[in-house]
Amino acid sequence: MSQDDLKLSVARAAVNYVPEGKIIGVGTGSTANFFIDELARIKDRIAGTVASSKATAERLVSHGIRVFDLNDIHDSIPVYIDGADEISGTGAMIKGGGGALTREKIIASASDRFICIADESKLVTTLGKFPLPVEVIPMAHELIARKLDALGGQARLRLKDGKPFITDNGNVILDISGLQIARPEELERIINNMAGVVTVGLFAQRGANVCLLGSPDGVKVLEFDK
Ligand SMILES: O=C(CO)[C@H](O)[C@H](O)COP(=O)(O)O
Repeated sequence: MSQDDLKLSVARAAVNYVPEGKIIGVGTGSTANFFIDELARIKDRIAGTVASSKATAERLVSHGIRVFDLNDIHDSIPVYIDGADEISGTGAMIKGGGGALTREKIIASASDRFICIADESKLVTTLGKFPLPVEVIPMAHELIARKLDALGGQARLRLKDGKPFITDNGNVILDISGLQIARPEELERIINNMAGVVTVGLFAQRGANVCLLGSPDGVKVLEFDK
């Protein structure tokens, strides 16, 4: 079974978590893209979506699925469905490999439940092998990189085609490698408190409620106490 087969299997399983007649939050990345394609099959059963990136909004619209601005939604969102770069046994995650971490965290915070969809390679004992993304205001990236290095990692400015990668919000990303994240909630607070940081891609204070994990033996359902 290929990794794409596993992603497709969890995307299909996630459709069962979509409530009828509601607006749902939709994540970003290759696994989320499989989910969007599956969601298209049941689009008449939902009221619409809120997208965590411009790319996701474009894909949803290309399927004829309605996309709302978060500012126009006044109720809580019942579910947010998204992938992860790593997920721990307690539901804490590293996200932002696709650069959409800030909008992902905003929509996750507006949602009652976070359903993580991932292939089994994403499940780890300790977060940190995947470089931790941090979205930063451009004028502060050198300053923040020094502060992040002092935490014991090595922060590198994310590049695309030889130039700084620019997020949907007009900011840059530092990827921190070499971290072993023993206390994700504490590290999330420390990094979020640095002036110039927009968001750290640690989702620990608001982690996943459920993880649908794709494996060759089928989709495993991990539930986390929240
Ligand atoms: O956080 C994300 C994007 O910002 C993605 O959820 C994460 O990178 C996983 O992506 P994929 O499903 O392609 O492995």
